[in-house]
Amino acid sequence: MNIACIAHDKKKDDLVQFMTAYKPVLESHSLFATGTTGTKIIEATDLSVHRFRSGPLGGDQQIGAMIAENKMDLVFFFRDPLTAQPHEPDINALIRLCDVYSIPLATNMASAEILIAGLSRGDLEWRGLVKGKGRPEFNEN
Ligand SMILES: O=C(CO)COP(=O)(O)O
Repeated sequence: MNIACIAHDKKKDDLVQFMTAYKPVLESHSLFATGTTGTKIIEATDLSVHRFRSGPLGGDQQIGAMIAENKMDLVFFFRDPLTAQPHEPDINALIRLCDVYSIPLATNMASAEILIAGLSRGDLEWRGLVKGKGRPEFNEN
């Protein structure tokens, strides 16, 4: 599975803790992250992570583009709901695309725990059937 990992600054420690705890599950998947989040995950876990641009510099949009192209299967996005972000439109766009395309999205640790449990037991195998294909349900390729 292709998995996106993103965290706002005050949530980065939480995400790193999560990635560390579930490294045995995550290391058999392809991991993607926004720039700073990716650096912190790599430093703490030594997991292989493809890093996009930093969120405020377009990283959220790069991950959104993968969702639109049906190439992202799962998103962990540990949001900070108490701090204004300069790139709020990009954040909303990414979350919106998850909803447009029914991509599983966890925006906090508690939801992430549920999704990773589902990932471990194969609940997301259906993504393998549709990934990389067009979006016939949207009448487009
Ligand atoms: O701002 C972000 C997501 O909206 C995260 O970006 P960084 O991982 O580069 O800090």
